Amino acid sequence: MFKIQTLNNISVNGLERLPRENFEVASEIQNPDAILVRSADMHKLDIPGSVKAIGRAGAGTNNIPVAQMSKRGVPVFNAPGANANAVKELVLASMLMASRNLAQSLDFVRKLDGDDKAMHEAVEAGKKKFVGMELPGRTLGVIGLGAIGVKVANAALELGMTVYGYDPAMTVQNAWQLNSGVRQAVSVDDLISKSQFLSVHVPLIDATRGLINAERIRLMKKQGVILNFARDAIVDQAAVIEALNAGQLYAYACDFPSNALKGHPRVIATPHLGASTGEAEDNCAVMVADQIREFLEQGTIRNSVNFPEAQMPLLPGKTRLCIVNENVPNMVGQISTTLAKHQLNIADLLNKSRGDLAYTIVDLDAQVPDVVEREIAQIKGVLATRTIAAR
Ligand SMILES: NC(=O)C1=CN([C@@H]2O[C@H](COP(=O)(O)OP(=O)(O)OC[C@H]3O[C@@H](n4cnc5c(N)ncnc54)[C@H](O)[C@@H]3O)[C@@H](O)[C@H]2O)C=CC1
Ligand SMILES: O=C(O)C(=O)COP(=O)(O)O
Repeated sequence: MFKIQTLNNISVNGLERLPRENFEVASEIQNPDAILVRSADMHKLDIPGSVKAIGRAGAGTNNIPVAQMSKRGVPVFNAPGANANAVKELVLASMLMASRNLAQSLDFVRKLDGDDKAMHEAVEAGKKKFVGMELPGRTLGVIGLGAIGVKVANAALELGMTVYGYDPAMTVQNAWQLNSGVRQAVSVDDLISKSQFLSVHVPLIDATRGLINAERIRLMKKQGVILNFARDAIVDQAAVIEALNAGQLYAYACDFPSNALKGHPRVIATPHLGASTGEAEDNCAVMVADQIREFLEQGTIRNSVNFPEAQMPLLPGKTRLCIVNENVPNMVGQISTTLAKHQLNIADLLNKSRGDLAYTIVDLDAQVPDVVEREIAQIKGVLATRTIAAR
């Protein structure tokens, strides 16, 4: 029986992928084998030594101490692309809200009083305050052409916008999805200087913290609109407020409210709603629950942010040994020497690496005595081991 701790509400459709006969799932649970999380901040959490995997039912993993988990030999999984359409729709909605002053005009309407005649007069007199702009012919710059950025760029093109994109590490898979009408910028500055609308879709990492700063906002075309549905710290808030007050920026739409932004007439802030649709919550939970289940039951790895992909069918009657180690020479040699010393025959072996980590799956014809796993665990550079008994 595997124990799964949930740190946030995870969609029931996802949890149902973890059958009760084999998985106990609860928000309060001792010594969990895995943790399922959305945006809960795990950095200050004391993550128990029993944890073998963490599943992020979503895209961003900046709330998880990934580097620390790598050192412990613990894979962190996410759900790439599973909420991308939900975010794209909110970005488009916010772009239209900003360009047509919808937030301000809804506010105006909410405050109207008097009889219908008075209201009608106030509407006709007041509407000139909310004159907006149309999107065709305006330029959108998209930083980060991943699952979300590609969808936003393609949709903006469909709306008649001129679209530039920048992503120095775009995957081939995402490149295949990108409309060929999207133009390529050669740098962030190049992209920003061409853009009136700017949408960021990069992860929050050291390289992207404060990516959109005062200097870069000055490069934007006048009456610019910045859309931030990625993470708050990617955009310098103080610089945005200054630019809004100076009239350089027309609007700031973001998914991350703060006291500094609250009440500003040119800010549209939603309460981190990007992934909050039934569809996205189901997609993310199902994807990550399946990945966690496969890892716990078979040791295979799909969509980890710190481990290599590792797929090898687990055949009946085979005992599986899973080893996480530093990516240094002679690890597989030492592992196989230890197995040979104990007369254990290797039926199949998979060794994959990613950055500083390597992951080895060894299938054996016989059971693996505890002493063998202990000996392998003691090899210098081995970070974690696990035996999956034959079925
Ligand atoms: N508001 C919300 O509820 C949501 C927010 N997000 C945020 O959006 C981010 C992106 O999500 P996805 O598109 O699904 O991730 P993704 O991993 O598919 O795409 C991220 C892209 O950013 C690129 N990138 C990284 N550093 C860059 C840099 N310095 N300059 C330009 N490009 C860079 C990568 O090469 C990658 O193609 C997530 O990390 C998360 O922080 C994601 C989902 C929901
Ligand atoms: O997937 C992401 O990166 C998100 O920001 C979504 O967060 P959430 O799962 O809605 O708390």
